[in-house]
Amino acid sequence: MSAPPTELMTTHTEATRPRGEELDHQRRAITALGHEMRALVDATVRTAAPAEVLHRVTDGVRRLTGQLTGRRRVRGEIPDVDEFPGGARMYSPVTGPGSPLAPPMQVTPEDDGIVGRCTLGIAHEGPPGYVHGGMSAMLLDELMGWACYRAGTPAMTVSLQMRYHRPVPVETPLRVFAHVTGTEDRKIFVAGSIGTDEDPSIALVTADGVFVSPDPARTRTLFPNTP
Ligand SMILES: CCCCCCCC(=O)SCCNC(=O)CCNC(=O)[C@H](O)C(C)(C)COP(=O)(O)OP(=O)(O)OC[C@H]1O[C@@H](n2cnc3c(N)ncnc32)[C@H](O)[C@@H]1OP(=O)(O)O
Repeated sequence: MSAPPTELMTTHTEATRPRGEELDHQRRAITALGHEMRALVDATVRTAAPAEVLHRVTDGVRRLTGQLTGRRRVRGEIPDVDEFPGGARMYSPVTGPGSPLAPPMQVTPEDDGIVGRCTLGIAHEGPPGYVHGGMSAMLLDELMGWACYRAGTPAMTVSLQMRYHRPVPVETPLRVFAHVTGTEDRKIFVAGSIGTDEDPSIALVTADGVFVSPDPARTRTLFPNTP
């Protein structure tokens, strides 16, 4: 096997990884910035401000971006604040409290599966007032991946069959559910659904997925930075 490209090489060491209070402190700061960034994204897609205001804000945002200096994470690098696999992923586009893209979805094991709770906003809109179908797929794909992990087999999606029964409203608390329905060697079959928190018995979207647990050699090649 050839060596991974240098951009995939890890740059942190166990000695420099933050721990304990320092880790909590860093995660709280990441979460606070993520929260404000999501508010900015929401304000950006809602505003009816005139062009001159937008230009002024653009300049301000450019200045702010310039303040995020220092070393930048490179492709494939696992952030020091993460626990991969199976733990905190601060910048996940679905669950990450530090991601401006994430709702973020809160995940909890429940009953015979795993539940995700979140509210999507206008930034996630497809048809006016309703969630973009790709966002629904993203929520389900993530949670179905968690269901595999919880069943003891971290795995990757190889097939995701989506069925959109009714539109999913934005600005409405949602309940996403996923559970493993069967396994066959390295294949894991997972079902998922999205409903509202108010009436989760009505499935607005359902999905059937096939996930595959890569063999150890493939895992090392794909994720060279995994401990
Ligand atoms: C904890 C939170 C995690 C959240 C993560 C959310 C999940 C994700 O988004 S993962 C990202 C999206 N997915 C990907 O990028 C995966 C891309 N695919 C791959 O890299 C490879 O297919 C990989 C590594 C998964 C498996 O490769 P490999 O180990 O060679 O498997 P391979 O031998 O081809 O297939 C294994 C079995 O799966 C079956 N399979 C493969 N593709 C499919 C498919 N599309 N549908 C049904 N079955 C399939 C094969 O037929 C085979 O079955 P059998 O052994 O019975 O013949």
